[in-house]
Amino acid sequence: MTQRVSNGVGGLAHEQPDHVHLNGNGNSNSVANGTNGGVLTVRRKMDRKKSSPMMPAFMVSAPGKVIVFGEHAVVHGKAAIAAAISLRSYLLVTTLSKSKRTVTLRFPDIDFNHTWNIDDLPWSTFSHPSKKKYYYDLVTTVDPELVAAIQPFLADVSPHKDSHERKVHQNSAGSFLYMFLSLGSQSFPGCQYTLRSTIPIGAGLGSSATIAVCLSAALLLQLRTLSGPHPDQPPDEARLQIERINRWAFVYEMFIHGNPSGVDNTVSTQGKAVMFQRKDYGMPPSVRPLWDFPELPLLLVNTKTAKSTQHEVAKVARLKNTHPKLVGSILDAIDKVTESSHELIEEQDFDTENEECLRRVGELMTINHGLLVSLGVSHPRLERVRELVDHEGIGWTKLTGAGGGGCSITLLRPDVPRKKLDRLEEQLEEEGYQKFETTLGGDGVGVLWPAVIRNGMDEDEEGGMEIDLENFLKAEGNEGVEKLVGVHGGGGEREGWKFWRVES
Ligand SMILES: Nc1ncnc2c1ncn2[C@@H]1O[C@H](COP(=O)(O)OP(=O)(O)OP(=O)(O)O)[C@@H](O)[C@H]1O
Ligand SMILES: C[C@@](O)(CCO)CC(=O)[O-]
Repeated sequence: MTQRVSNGVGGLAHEQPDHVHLNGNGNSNSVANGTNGGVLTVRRKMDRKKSSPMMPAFMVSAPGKVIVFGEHAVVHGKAAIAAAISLRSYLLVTTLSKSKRTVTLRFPDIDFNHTWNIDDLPWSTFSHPSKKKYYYDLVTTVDPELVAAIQPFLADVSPHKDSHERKVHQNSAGSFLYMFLSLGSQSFPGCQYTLRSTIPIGAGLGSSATIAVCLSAALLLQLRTLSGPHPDQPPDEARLQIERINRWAFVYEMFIHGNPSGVDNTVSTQGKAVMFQRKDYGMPPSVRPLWDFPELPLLLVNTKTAKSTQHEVAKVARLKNTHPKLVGSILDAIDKVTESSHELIEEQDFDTENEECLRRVGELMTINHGLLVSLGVSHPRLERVRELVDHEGIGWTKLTGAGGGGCSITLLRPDVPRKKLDRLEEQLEEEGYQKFETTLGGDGVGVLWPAVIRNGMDEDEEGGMEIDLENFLKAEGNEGVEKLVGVHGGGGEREGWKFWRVES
């Protein structure tokens, strides 16, 4: 009974100010877990008396990432270093009027749109005492019986799409429903989740993790289990909330990918850069923030060759099964590369403008790439980037993310003549590559509550510009999305967006 309240049932649609403190001590567990029965009783009575005004539309945003060292090895318990990038996903959450009992998932970037009747969903299966999970639980496996209970609700997803696209849509729908049914309850209000992203899909930049993080944060906010972000929030409280968002984002990733390490959702939630390791899948990973991660001069190139993370991860697992000792040594070697690079960038006198420092990081990148090639996860298009960069002597290149296509990163030597860079860029363009400008180490998950943007323009006088479904869907391309709702909005931080600050 108490847990019903703690999970937001019935209490959802109350006024939600800029930030909500579930209790005053920064540890929402005691109230929300139902250990403080007195407080809950009072709350429930109040819930019944009050009318429930609708929650305002709000937005959540999360960044993509690059893995600088350690992809694939991280799936096998080794360390990886990853950093957030400035490309982001944006999720608009709109609550429907009380009489509308539907939930809609709308992903225009992949032409996906589906609506379910909330009351038809298999709530009883998910809330059975043997299955029920709570927002504070650590879920490390996807339950096959719960997955089976969702299947009938995927049957009429995108029936007119070709089988590949349909599978992608069903996968998105399935992971959303799994999280929605695990966290929510039948009295969840009708709502729409609309997502747009500036991250290329399936390019190794963690696009799926950003969706996982946005949806996880949105649901936890709707359930009033997060009391932030807000500027005077103690770092410990912010850390706890970030941890909860991350745990549920991982569940979404498990559904999409099968066996993710969790590094993508972790860096997307927390932002900046992290050293990540998950030795035991039954336990939370070790996450060491790298607050002073250097601003490395990186060139990010998209091969525009689609890949499947699941496929590449499975390929390495197969190779490891066939040659356990050999592949084990390759994974150990990658671990050593990550460790060495960590030691290097943490050195007091590490300087991104110093040629020797860059050369040492660059050599480690080259070694890391070679080891990934030996695991079979490169691609001729990735090797071509390396060939072009090496030919001009411009820097050091490695694949980033799952490989098999996707993106590469090149650490640029200092003082590369502009002419050489231009020549490389022309050649890449001619061969159908896409170059990205991005900065490393940005903010993690952020919230715009309510969905109102202030642009320093006249309309701010009247309370800013409201972001609604229509203007969000109409925004043209990545630039339009960034201009309309971007956390940077064309330069500097934009007023309104708030981030959990976990530094210190
Ligand atoms: N903009 C988007 N809108 C909706 N779904 C998306 C979007 N971007 C990614 N996805 C989902 O994520 C999947 C791609 O995930 P995948 O892990 O293969 O790529 P990635 O996350 O970009 O790469 P990596 O895991 O190597 O970093 C898509 O099939 C789709 O389900
Ligand atoms: C290939 C991989 O190591 C990184 C994908 O971005 C997979 C994972 O860590 O889940």
